[in-house]
Amino acid sequence: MSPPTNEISEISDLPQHLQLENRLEKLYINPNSSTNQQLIDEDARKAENQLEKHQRFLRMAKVTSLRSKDPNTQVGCVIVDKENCIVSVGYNGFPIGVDDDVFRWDKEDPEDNKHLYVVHAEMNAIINKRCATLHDCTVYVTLFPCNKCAQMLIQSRVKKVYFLEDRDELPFRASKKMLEHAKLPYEQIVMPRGKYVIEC
Ligand SMILES: Nc1ccn([C@H]2C[C@H](O)[C@@H](COP(=O)(O)O)O2)c(=O)n1
Ligand SMILES: [Zn+2]
Repeated sequence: MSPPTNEISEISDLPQHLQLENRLEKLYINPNSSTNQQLIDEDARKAENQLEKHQRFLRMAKVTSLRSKDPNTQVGCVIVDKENCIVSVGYNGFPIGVDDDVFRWDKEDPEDNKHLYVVHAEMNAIINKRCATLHDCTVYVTLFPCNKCAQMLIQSRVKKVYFLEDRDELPFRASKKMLEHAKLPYEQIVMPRGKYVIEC
């Protein structure tokens, strides 16, 4: 066996309980002893519970997204506090009083393009919050935050962002660069096949 190392690489693709097992092996801790096995089981159970919680909140974000009138991309966001209580929700839409019949979603003309007017799901969730501060809250959003939303999430001092879908476009790449630099962690969650059945 190679010497113990703190470098834990190439294991992030494994399920969380196997990641722990893999880490212990790398640190020379025998995962087959019954005490260690109990610890592994306990940790696997906790990881599983955590994952189910994230999936539950992301499902709520998905349901929230269905309220959006954007015909191309509906985005939903749910923010929860340290006690896992929902403190805000939001979806992408035009500002209050901005009429969908005048500011239409489908206009190609750059002067009338929806991107000039739409309030993003995360921004609406930040603005709609029913608490004094979002410090240490967790954000669940169906699409990775763009650069402008990332700025606001960083300034709001939320502690982590969980998301479903990602995009390889400039605003999202810039967002990642900024979130990483500001040490605001983010994590993509995969929904269990067959359970994630909301049709939009
Ligand atoms: N994190 C995000 C990213 C985008 N949105 C909104 C803005 C638009 O309404 C829509 C994206 O439209 P598309 O470029 O796919 O035609 O999603 C958001 O709310 N949050
Ligand atoms: Zn955004």
